[in-house]
Amino acid sequence: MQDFHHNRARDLLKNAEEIFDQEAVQTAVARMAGELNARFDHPENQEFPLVLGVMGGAVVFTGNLLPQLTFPLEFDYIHVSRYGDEDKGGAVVWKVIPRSNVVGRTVIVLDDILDEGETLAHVKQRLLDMGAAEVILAVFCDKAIGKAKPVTADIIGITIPNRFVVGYGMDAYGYWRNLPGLWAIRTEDLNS
Ligand SMILES: O=P(O)(O)OC[C@H]1O[C@H](OP(=O)(O)OP(=O)(O)O)[C@H](O)[C@@H]1O
Ligand SMILES: Nc1nc2[nH]cnc2c(=O)[nH]1
Repeated sequence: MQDFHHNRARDLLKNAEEIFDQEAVQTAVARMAGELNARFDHPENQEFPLVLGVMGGAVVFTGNLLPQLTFPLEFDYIHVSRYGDEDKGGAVVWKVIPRSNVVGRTVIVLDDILDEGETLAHVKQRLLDMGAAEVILAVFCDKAIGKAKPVTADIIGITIPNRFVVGYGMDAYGYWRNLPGLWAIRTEDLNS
């Protein structure tokens, strides 16, 4: 069983292509932090935003970005999944819903990827329905899918080609969330 997963994970990566290395990833995250600090880190800005990480994929991005934010904030997380262990999205499944601390707040949502946009459109609407005053979407990568999305991100780290990627918190079939760079999986190696 362990051999199976070990070998499958290694096989997936064997033919994958690194499209953004660790340095490029870190540069993008630092720039995103700078954009958020430019809005919120002012003596005259009395906001106390709520930063929400969208688990599980945003775990690495969130952990990198948070210590680079220099203004007072509260952190919490939500957990939503649409892909599960697949490489095609399905229905949005809530695993941990937002708490009542979103009411009246500026909420900064952190997610690893905006692909078809269904997940973040759903998240944003739920937060607004619950009474959030403003929702800012900060995504580490925005996939160029060649068609309109139901939502756009306010802050974007990198724009990536229309390929299935792993690394920096993102997985294929549960594998390789731990890679520090971003790798595109070969189409032939995907299930669908
Ligand atoms: O724009 P979309 O097409 O909706 O896809 C984007 C979502 O897909 C990923 O989550 P996933 O469902 O894979 O869950 P995970 O983060 O737990 O892996 C990612 O973290 C985004 O939340
Ligand atoms: N791992 C991963 N998850 C996704 N969720 C939506 N798009 C992607 C992708 O390209 N890779």
